[in-house]
Amino acid sequence: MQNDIQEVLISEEELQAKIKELGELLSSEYAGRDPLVICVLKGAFIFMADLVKRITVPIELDFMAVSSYGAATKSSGIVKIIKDLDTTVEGRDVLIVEDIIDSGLTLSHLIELLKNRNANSVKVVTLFDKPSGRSVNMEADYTGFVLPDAFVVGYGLDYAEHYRNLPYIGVLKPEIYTK
Ligand SMILES: O=P(O)(O)OC[C@H]1O[C@H](OP(=O)(O)OP(=O)(O)O)[C@H](O)[C@@H]1O
Ligand code: HPA
Ligand SMILES: [Mg+2]
Repeated sequence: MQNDIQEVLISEEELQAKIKELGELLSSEYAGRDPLVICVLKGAFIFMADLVKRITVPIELDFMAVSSYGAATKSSGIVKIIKDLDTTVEGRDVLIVEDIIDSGLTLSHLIELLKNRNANSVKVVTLFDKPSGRSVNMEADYTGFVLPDAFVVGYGLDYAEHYRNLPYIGVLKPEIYTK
């Protein structure tokens, strides 16, 4: 698995330091508000687990599974809801936890959905942002790292469902997805 990685972009230590910072920031932003924190599966599962341990104020959690990439390195543009929330979002302060914003299609779809369900507020925290990939206008409220234009894997992010268990963020060798 490590042999398929061309370059480590962000180490495990750098990821953890940034997540601690984001947790502290979110703890002060959401103090006294009991937000509903939503993990966008599958990609965000590791970030969600590490982030919520760094949030020191009361929160509720829920999970939603969506997919738009399948086994490709470009978004299909069709955001499929594979698992919906268990919780009603009406009147809630919602914080969406994402691993990466690339084209922006997944989040623009989700934000519209949650606003239509009458959430009181909808904000986004993303660990990674790849601005070069955008096809719709979309910015997170809180961002960990801005990434260059490369297909990355690890720390929850996959290529064809593999590499999610790497503890760092790496660039996949192009020959892996062009072969
Ligand atoms: O900004 P976008 O171009 O929409 O890309 C970002 C989304 O794509 C990935 O999910 P994917 O659809 O691959 O599902 P997964 O989380 O199960 O890997 C990633 O986890 C984000 O949710
Ligand atoms: N890697 C893995 N999954 C992704 C990416 C990426 O660079 N962009 C959108 N989904
Ligand atoms: Mg994926």
